[in-house]
Amino acid sequence: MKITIIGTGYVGLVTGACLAELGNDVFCLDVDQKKIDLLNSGGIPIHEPGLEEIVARNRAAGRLRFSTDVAASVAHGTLQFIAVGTPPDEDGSADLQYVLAAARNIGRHMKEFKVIVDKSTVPVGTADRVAAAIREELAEREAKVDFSVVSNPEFLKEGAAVEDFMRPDRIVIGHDDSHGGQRARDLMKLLYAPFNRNHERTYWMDVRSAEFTKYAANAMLATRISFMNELANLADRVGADIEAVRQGIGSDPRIGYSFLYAGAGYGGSCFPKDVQALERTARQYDQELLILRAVEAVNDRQKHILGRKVVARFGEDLTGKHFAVWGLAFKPNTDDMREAPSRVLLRELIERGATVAVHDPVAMHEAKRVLELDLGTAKLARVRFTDAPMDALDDAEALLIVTEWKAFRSPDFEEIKERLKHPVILDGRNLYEPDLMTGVGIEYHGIGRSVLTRK
Ligand SMILES: NC(=O)c1ccc[n+]([C@@H]2O[C@H](COP(=O)([O-])OP(=O)(O)OC[C@H]3O[C@@H](n4cnc5c(N)ncnc54)[C@H](O)[C@@H]3O)[C@@H](O)[C@H]2O)c1
Ligand SMILES: O=c1ccn([C@@H]2O[C@H](COP(=O)(O)OP(=O)(O)O[C@H]3O[C@H](CO)[C@@H](O)[C@H](O)[C@H]3O)[C@@H](O)[C@H]2O)c(=O)[nH]1
Repeated sequence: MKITIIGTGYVGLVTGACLAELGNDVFCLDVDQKKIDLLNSGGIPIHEPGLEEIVARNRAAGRLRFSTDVAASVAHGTLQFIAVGTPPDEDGSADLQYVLAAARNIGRHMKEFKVIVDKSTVPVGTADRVAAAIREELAEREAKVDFSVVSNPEFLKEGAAVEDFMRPDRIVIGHDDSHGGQRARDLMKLLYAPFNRNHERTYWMDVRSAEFTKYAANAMLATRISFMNELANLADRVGADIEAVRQGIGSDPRIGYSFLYAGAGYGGSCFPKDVQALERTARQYDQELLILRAVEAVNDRQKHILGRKVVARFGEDLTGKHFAVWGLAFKPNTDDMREAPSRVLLRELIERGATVAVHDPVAMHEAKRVLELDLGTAKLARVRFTDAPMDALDDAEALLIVTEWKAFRSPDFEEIKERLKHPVILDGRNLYEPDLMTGVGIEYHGIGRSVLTRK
């Protein structure tokens, strides 16, 4: 099938590459000339396991191409996927300017029937606005061309994007019942048929429900995390172990084990902005989403948890003190630093006068870029980036862990003890067993695990 993907970010590039892998003829459009040049020269703008190989294979096979040519992109695909960013506006609502610009481009150039597939995360009612923008452009040039707008939200996780796209839990498609809507449904059915071979994974619904489903999923997942973080902080006070509690409740199939890990707060480009955007939507309809307001507040506070633990252990004034930080990306297997809890921690340490040595397996380059924006050049000079995790430890008061990279799971604890000034680990992701840490002579503070460290 001929497919156009508008926007070659995390979602667009993964969608385009994976659909090409299944034999489709995919045209990827972006407004960012540098990104397109990089892709056309065989480079990849993001770190995403498995993606580079799929892109290379399908480019070589001629099924995947990258361009900034809008007219050619509209001419190419019967299916036009919109996968551009929907960042938060000043008031927290989703900024739809990129989605609507993409829609207008389609309206300006389309000559025959198109299905516009909205993959970006957009508030309920956006498909209507996309359709209106296209209609306006068609009216402008007095053209009569049939089209249909469907909602097909994406549920992939960064760091596992290819795997998630290729083996989705579900495919949500919202469409309407118009003549064009039926045709759109048939084309979407054909496109996703390979994903449904083993069993049917597609949920067909009306467009508004599909748009809503995406926000509901992210809001529910964010709620679980904030819920556990709040309980973890209480566990610290009452002397319970949140990890034991997690397993105790997760064993109930109605609760399940996933997304119940307490930590240093959720980050990334999705949960923070989508929770905010859903709250904003509710306010537009005179409703207040009290639970989500709390979810957000708990998360904002949780991003300071490691900073608070540092202060509790080493005092408010950290002048002259040096710390090691492992993990900068908002989660493992990505170089994405958007809303990463490490940014909050580093700002806090630096503002209190400390110096820091940091290591991340893949996000160092991106971290330098965003930390320069966060801290400014003078303060960034107090952050040393080390190529190896162990090299960050020398003369540090403590090791602080922010991201649960696999490479941090079984480190040489003897070397950690030797290189740190004090054998102290403050673990924002509960990677280690407190009992074992005590056994190897390390003072260990996890999140919500104080009962064990007090033994
Ligand atoms: N990142 C994720 O894990 C994820 C997962 C599911 C859904 N989403 C949603 O998908 C959407 C895209 O997210 P992302 O992380 O891929 O964004 P991104 O910022 O990585 O990429 C967006 C791309 O769109 C391009 N773009 C902007 N306007 C354009 C236009 N008019 N024409 C062509 N290209 C244009 C940008 O240059 C950029 O390359 C968002 O709505 C997001 O909420 C993201
Ligand atoms: O038990 C958990 C699970 C996750 N996190 C944190 O939550 C954040 C988000 O993690 P994750 O959901 O794995 O990554 P994302 O790539 O942000 O994916 C989310 O956001 C995407 C964009 O909307 C959706 O498509 C995905 O389904 C949804 O999981 C990260 O900071 C994690 O550290 C926790 O603190 N505890």
